[in-house]
Amino acid sequence: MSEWDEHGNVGLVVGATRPAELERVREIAPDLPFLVPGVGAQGGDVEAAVEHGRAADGVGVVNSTRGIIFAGEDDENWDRIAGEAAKRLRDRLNEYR
Ligand SMILES: O=c1ccn([C@@H]2O[C@H](COP(=O)(O)O)[C@@H](O)[C@H]2O)c(=O)[nH]1
Repeated sequence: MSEWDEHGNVGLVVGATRPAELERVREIAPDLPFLVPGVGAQGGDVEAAVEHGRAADGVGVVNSTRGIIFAGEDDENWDRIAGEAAKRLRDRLNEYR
């Protein structure tokens, strides 16, 4: 798969909701950067996102959208609650680094 990256501008979106497939794609493409969604509202595997989401150089991006932006949906302190949700996810991700 890495031979597709002849210009050094290829990355893959690989969800954390199917950790076995995420691991397999990482085996196939050890050097490509991954964007790994699915660790928030979709209940994906945070440990797999960290373990297999990072390329050989240690770089990877894990995304959560609804789990953060809607965390305080009906609360006047929605901004603080969203920030707390982001920090909780950060801390969970860091448990596996
Ligand atoms: O395989 C994929 C590809 C794209 N997505 C997108 O990522 C975000 C995830 O949002 P959450 O609210 O954290 O679930 C969303 O825009 C999806 O369309 C994906 O989830 N899986």
